[in-house]
Amino acid sequence: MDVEAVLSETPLAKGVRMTDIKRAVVLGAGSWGTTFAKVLADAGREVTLVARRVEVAEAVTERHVNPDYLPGIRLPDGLSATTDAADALAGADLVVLAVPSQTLRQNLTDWAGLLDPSATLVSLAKGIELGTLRRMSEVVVEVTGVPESSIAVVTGPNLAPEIADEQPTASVVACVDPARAELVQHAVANRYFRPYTNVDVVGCELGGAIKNVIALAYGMLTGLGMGDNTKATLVTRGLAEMARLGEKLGADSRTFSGLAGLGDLVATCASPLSRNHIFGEHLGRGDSLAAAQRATRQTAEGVKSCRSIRDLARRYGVEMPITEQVERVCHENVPPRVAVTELMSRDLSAE
Ligand SMILES: NC(=O)c1ccc[n+]([C@@H]2O[C@H](COP(=O)([O-])OP(=O)(O)OC[C@H]3O[C@@H](n4cnc5c(N)ncnc54)[C@H](O)[C@@H]3O)[C@@H](O)[C@H]2O)c1
Ligand SMILES: O=P(O)(O)OC[C@H](O)CO
Repeated sequence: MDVEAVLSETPLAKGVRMTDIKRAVVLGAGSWGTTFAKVLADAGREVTLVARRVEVAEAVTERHVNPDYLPGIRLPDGLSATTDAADALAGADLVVLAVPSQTLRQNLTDWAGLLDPSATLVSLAKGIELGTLRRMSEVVVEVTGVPESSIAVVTGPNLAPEIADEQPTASVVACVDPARAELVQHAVANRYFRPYTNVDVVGCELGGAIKNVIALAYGMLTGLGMGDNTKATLVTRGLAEMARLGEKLGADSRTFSGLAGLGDLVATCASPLSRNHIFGEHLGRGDSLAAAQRATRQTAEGVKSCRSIRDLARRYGVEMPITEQVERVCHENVPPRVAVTELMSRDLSAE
């Protein structure tokens, strides 16, 4: 079956046409940015990837590889990379933000003046900003001044190495404007990447950020040698606290049983590829934060977001006991085994 032909014949919401997406730019050539650029290229889009380092840009354009982030993966011939964001962004109508949550504000401050005001912005980052406690799409609105309806969030069970290897997965494109969500959905869909739309941006962003914290805890349990009952308890109670905060902040509770909630939570917790899982496993084995950082190398968002999510929960009076304990392990030198004991000693309650 010719997936491209099928997709181009699929009717879109009123007012949205496939021809609306001509050129895509992905800002950030790390693990997910490079993979997402491949997804777009394999969906038939013209894509430029923007890297910080010249050697990364050259490797992508000339040798079709990004060995630091995606070893063993051959990138599409048509995918080119540059370090010149201004040149890449000229005339781009789909701009994908693929940098870590805690640097997004600074990165965007540099790029904001280069964006076409009519461009669709796509946020890939899964975190909550320290200090401001903003979700990523809120940071984008604040820095660029674009309306919420121009920003889509892509999230779900999306471990980059598996997608780069073209293993089938689904994802969610969330935007308050359903037509914009459909536009992005059709721009990224390909034979191995199946996006669903959602208008619950709050729930999708919170799901993506909170699952990283629970995956850190899951990694800790692995490092401590704990078994499947303990892990299932963690995932289930982790989902409960994710939904509790989400509902308080106005999310649709159904989001948390979908791809952006349970789907991503299960994938990230269980996967030995997850940077959050790996990081937590090192802490569980007794390594220091610095040693876990060295072993993980790439961004493990939960390490910082555990604090911002804890603060958000406290601000809204929502109980998030697992998040509280992950923050104490990561930043207050509490041993993971002590954190488990404290969780097990809480007052008994109804489910
Ligand atoms: N890797 C995945 O499987 C995956 C999947 C879904 C979502 N995400 C999310 O996407 C976002 C990006 O993740 P990633 O996996 O590409 O991360 P990464 O660590 O692999 O790469 C980060 C990229 O951001 C760039 N960058 C720009 N400014 C930076 C700065 N000031 N500090 C550090 N890096 C800077 C780096 O050069 C690098 O290209 C994260 O929020 C992550 O949670 C990742
Ligand atoms: O490798 P992680 O832990 O950042 O997780 C990657 C993705 O968010 C999984 O969906």
